[in-house]
Amino acid sequence: MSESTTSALTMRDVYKRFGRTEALNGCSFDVQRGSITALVGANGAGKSTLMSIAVGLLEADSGEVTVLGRRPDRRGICPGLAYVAQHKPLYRGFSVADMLLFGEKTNPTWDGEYATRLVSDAQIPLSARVKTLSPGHRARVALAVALGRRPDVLLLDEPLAELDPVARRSVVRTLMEDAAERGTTIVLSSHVLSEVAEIADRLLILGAGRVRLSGALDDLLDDHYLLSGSGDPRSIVGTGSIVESYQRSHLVRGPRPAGVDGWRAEPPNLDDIVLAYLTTTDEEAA
Ligand SMILES: Nc1ncnc2c1ncn2[C@@H]1O[C@H](COP(=O)(O)OP(=O)(O)OP(=O)(O)O)[C@@H](O)[C@H]1O
Repeated sequence: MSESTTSALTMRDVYKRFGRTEALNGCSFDVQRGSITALVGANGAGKSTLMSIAVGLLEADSGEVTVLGRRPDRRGICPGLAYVAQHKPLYRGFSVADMLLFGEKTNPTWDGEYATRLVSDAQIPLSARVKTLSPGHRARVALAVALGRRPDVLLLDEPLAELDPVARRSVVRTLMEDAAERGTTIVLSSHVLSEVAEIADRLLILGAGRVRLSGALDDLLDDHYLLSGSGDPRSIVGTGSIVESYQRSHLVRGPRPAGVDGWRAEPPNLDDIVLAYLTTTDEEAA
């Protein structure tokens, strides 16, 4: 299969600047079709900018962006793509029923039964006005409107941030079912990995507008180890590279060494990996 058929979203060397701020600074990655990718980065890492460019709300200064084989532009969101922005944009004066009707009128692929079920699962009355909804309920309605489009690719900017634990579990289940049943490609951003690790099978860590690390979660766990001991770790890691050191503990990418006196090499968890890559400021290590 060619790259364009396996990749739902591609960015190549994308730059975006706001005044003096480099929001994206040579960002390159592929999102494979059917994958669920956790887009993780600190505040201001460029996650929302990346999504806004992918849906055509913002234009990159340079670089190439392809979504479902097309270049996004300002003429409107590309068919097959749905996006829920961080502030969960909905028409404040509309009722929930009006929002679903709006979804129906503006989307040829609209699945009203599904969208209505998602709203009623969240126990949100169709008659409620958007402006009276809690942030968590607004997030659920925004997600229902996005999923009602029956998208091939769904971009969600901090979808779980406003939700209570029960709502969070319900949304996680909905997204996983949608992905399993329809093969929907999902990219969800967060600055807390534990929020999205349950759903995702791939990880993309953004730092200072660049991809710091990307890959399948299982491969990333296999590729790294935690080394602890006293002395210079560089003599132990061989061809591996030290991603980050904290006191006598080092996160290393590379083959795990056989037992060396005075040193312990252990498997890391995902939080160890994410924190190390978010902490270190070295150039792209992906
Ligand atoms: N419209 C804008 N005007 C000026 N600066 C902006 C604008 N949008 C984003 N930025 C800046 O670009 C950088 C990246 O912002 P972005 O919102 O993409 O980060 P983020 O990773 O989504 O952050 P957060 O996790 O806090 O939501 C930040 O320094 C931000 O202040």
